[in-house]
Amino acid sequence: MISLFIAIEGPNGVGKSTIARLLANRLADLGPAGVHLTAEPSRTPLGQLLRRQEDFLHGKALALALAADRAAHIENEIIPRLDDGFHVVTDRYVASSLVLQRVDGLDLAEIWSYNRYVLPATVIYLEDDPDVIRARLEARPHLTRLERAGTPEQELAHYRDAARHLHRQEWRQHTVACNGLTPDHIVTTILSLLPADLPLTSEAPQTCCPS
Ligand SMILES: Nc1ncnc2c1ncn2[C@@H]1O[C@H](COP(=O)(O)OP(=O)(O)OP(=O)(O)O)[C@@H](O)[C@H]1O
Ligand SMILES: Cc1cn([C@H]2C[C@H](O)[C@@H](COP(=O)(O)O)O2)c(=O)[nH]c1=O
Repeated sequence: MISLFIAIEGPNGVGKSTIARLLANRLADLGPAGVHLTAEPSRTPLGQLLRRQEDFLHGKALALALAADRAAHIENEIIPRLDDGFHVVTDRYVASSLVLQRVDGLDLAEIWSYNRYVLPATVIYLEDDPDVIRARLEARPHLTRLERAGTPEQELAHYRDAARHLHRQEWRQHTVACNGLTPDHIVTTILSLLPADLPLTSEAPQTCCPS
């Protein structure tokens, strides 16, 4: 049986964390493989440090630090879980760098040069009406530096460039228009896009949380 490695991507506030969590639960219900839900920056001390230091780390330094966190995430967490037969769902991955580090002033070629040896994922790009995304961000009590730096329109455009770039690297990718859909409906759409060889019998499903 194949283990899936799925990255959920899309602009700040589009619903990535909501969908990644629900997708992991629904995949686990399909059994028999367990599902490991993870995120980037990783939940390691390095990843947590990067989340806290976004105001201090900018541009090249942040891009390199994120790439280092990603390399360790792949080596220490993602590959071992896949090797154990789990599906892995990550909330953000390489495309987030191709978008957010561009918002932070780097060009796509430089960002890719720091990420070119990563493990390819099946990427799900979530899109929605920029005004819907903006309203969600405006409702937050606090925005991070990069959330303030970009706009939903800019992030959506950069994500399309990222998808064109990763298409040239032969990554599997799907775009899902979330407009007006419930999270459940969005996840049903995503499941319909995944390889048809997923087993559909439910047999002792397991979930696996980040250690
Ligand atoms: N399909 C949906 N319909 C309505 N509301 C949604 C939908 N998906 C997510 N939301 C809501 O939108 C808000 C943002 O969702 P979420 O935190 O999952 O986004 P995100 O893309 O992970 O954000 P960030 O980029 O900041 O991590 C949450 O309040 C969530 O409940
Ligand atoms: C993976 C990745 C992350 N970031 C930044 C963007 C956000 O400020 C945080 C992630 O937090 P969220 O709750 O998932 O929105 O990290 C980045 O700049 N580049 C990346 O590749």
